[in-house]
Amino acid sequence: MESLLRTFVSKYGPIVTLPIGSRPAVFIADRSIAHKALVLNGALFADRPPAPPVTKIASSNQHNINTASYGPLWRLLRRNLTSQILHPSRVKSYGRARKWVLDVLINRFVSQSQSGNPVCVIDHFQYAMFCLLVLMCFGDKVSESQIKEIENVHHIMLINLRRFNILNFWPKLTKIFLRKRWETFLKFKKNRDEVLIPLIEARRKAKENRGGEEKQDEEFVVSYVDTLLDLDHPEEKRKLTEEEIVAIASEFLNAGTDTTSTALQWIMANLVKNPEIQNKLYAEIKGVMGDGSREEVMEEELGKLPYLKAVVLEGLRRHPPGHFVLPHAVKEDTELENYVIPKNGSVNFMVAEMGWDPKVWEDPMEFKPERFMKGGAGEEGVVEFDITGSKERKMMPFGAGRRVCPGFGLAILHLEYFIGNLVWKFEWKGVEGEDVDLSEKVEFTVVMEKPLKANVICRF
Ligand code: HEM
Repeated sequence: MESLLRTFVSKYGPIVTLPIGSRPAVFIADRSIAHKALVLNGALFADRPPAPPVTKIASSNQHNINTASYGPLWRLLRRNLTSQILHPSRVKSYGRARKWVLDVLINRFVSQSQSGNPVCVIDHFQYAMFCLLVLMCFGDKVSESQIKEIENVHHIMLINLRRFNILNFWPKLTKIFLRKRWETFLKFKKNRDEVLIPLIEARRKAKENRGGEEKQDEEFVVSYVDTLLDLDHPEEKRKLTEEEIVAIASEFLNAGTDTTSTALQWIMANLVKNPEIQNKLYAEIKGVMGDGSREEVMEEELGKLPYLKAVVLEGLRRHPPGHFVLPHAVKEDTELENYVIPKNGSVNFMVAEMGWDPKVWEDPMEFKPERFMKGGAGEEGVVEFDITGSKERKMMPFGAGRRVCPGFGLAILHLEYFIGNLVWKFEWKGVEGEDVDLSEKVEFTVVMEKPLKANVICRF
């Protein structure tokens, strides 16, 4: 699909419309036009197309941030996430959870390195990111067995997403001819709800018992669910239902897990493939950590590691986890660069293409973190770079404008913290006789077709 689109774009220009299903799908490949739509005319392009039936059910009738149409409910939910959970001081309060997850990951890799076998990293990365998001969502007292249970019910829905996609076409017919598949989907959703609702209830009870005295308990950390329990539905003047809270919590877990673990894997793959980049990064970390065997690169130290930041930015440019942002929509027919964007269509932005544009990036398909360093030499710090695409129009792995990914700061923190620590603790080497293969495959995100396998060697 993507290569076909590329051919159309080179033949017909940067805006291409294809009839997909019953609606026209507009694809925009050009950075400046994307900027014009998403940033300069942000409000016009901030809506979403109506959710297909499967998404509608899973999101409790579009009661989460990514599916809500541009209006009061979307505004309330998004503001709650950014001001209550992603605010720097709250993010800091999840530091204990990050350290716990780092230890889990390191212990797994240490035992793997002792066995002498190469490690297939992606499952470990996915599990680590999932743990982190669960602890932020339901509180840091959730046990590992509970996390595994939540992971199971989510994972099964995600891996079956493609199978369920067909249910979106002619639901009246598929309810008859694909009855079993509908039943499976509804069963998976029910299982998910049955696992998450008791956790939400436990947070509600704990909140009532505390009676608003959280400030006195130093151990207490506010979770995402706590903040959702406080919200009033802006249009219906009521609290959110349990099912709606499940939909919003699930979105949080899905949005932050596969995206970040995919990016982690791509970046580690490039560090294994290019040992000189890994050595340079290790030397930078050593410069901050000194010669002793201090175990952890602390979050406060990440700001002193410009090359680490450059490695992460280059990873997101070269391998954006999503090659398109989520589909946007306009409420009225809207003119853009002499094209009419129809109100009943979806508008899709080809972000991978934008980060690979040879007019902006020299050798765009090469992995070169130095392009983000001042002077390119790596001595003078990382360039100021606007990853949200609002000032610069060079790449937008998190989208841009009103619907820009609200989790971009958290994602970058997670990537820097885990890559910094994994390179400090281990040397990462390719498996003898096997080249690191950077071919892509589309799943929920764009993943490595041949998942990274590497030998991990403890440095201390
Ligand atoms: C490397 C990691 C990540 C990448 C590449 C990524 C990318 C994206 C992209 C491309 C979008 C769509 C933007 C648009 O439609 O214009 C998006 C939306 C979203 N992301 Fe992320 N994301 C990441 C991590 C996270 C994390 C950690 C969270 C949770 C805190 C998160 C929460 C969301 C939400 C809630 C939306 C919907 C926003 C809206 O519709 O207003 N993402 N993300």
